[in-house]
Amino acid sequence: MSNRAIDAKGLVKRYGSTIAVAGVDLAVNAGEVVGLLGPNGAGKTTTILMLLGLTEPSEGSVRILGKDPLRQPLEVKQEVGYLPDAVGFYETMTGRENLAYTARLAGMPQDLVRERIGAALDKVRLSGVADRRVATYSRGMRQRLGLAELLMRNCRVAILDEPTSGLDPQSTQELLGLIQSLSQHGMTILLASHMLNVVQSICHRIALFNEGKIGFIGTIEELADRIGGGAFVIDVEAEGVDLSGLSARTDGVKSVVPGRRGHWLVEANRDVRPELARLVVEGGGALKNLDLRRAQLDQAYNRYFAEAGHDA
Ligand SMILES: Nc1ncnc2c1ncn2[C@@H]1O[C@H](COP(=O)(O)OP(=O)(O)OP(=O)(O)O)[C@@H](O)[C@H]1O
Repeated sequence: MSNRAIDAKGLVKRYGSTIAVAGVDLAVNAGEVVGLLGPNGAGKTTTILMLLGLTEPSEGSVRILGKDPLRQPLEVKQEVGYLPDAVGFYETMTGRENLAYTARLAGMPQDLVRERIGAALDKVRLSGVADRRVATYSRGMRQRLGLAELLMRNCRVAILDEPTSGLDPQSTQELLGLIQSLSQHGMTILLASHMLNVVQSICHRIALFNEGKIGFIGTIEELADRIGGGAFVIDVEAEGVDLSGLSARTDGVKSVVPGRRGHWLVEANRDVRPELARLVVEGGGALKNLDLRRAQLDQAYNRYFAEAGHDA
């Protein structure tokens, strides 16, 4: 078998006359982090529920780690973790007791459990509060306990639905760092979120859902390229030269927009810094700075949905 962790083909979900998902193909390789994005009602959650086997597709098929979540629900549950928007824990039990309870339900060998729980709590930095009741936990602590559960269960695939919503900036960064380290240890992660900066910071690829379908899947650079912008955005600071005229002659440049005084924002489909530097000098100007930035997901996302005829 290939290293494909998730393979969904032709997924359709109808609720009466409503078509929630209208034909989704999604292939995710082991160790990838893929962001699921799109306006409210575009079909992300319904797709996730079908991937997990929590709702039956009207059409199409799903394989997670080679298994069918409808026919082999127990095997899939063992290896696939789901972190919903608000993770449900038993409020009157401590963090450690909650994990022990889940471990018992999952039938994990008792001799392993104590050690695994300790290691998972350490990893998410909850060891200090592990023996406090969950009722006293903040939202960020609950989300981290959710990740500890996935770690304890040794999940190979994690599906996270808005994991950072309602978290303050510091807790968001902390959770993102943890998610990234899970991926570095080989976990495959699907992350549905409306927070574009969160998605940009940790996802290798993004899938844009639009009216029940995936309209685009690829890297942010590929999205920027697709919508006619450039994957490379270069902030040029120069004096004594008008770059808007000069750079139109450079192969690969998509647009040049004057920025604040003495600055131009150049969008290109490759790194054109050497040519820009040469053009400034040949034009008799003085080059002060060239700053290469990654294409921004929020700009590309908004342009994509504006073109698709939707408010993003
Ligand atoms: N159980 C259901 N019964 C009827 N319609 C449903 C049901 N679940 C979802 N839908 C409809 O299916 C469509 C897709 O919903 P879904 O929740 O998958 O979107 P989403 O992309 O996850 O949205 P959000 O960003 O708001 O979470 C919506 O029109 C929704 O109203």
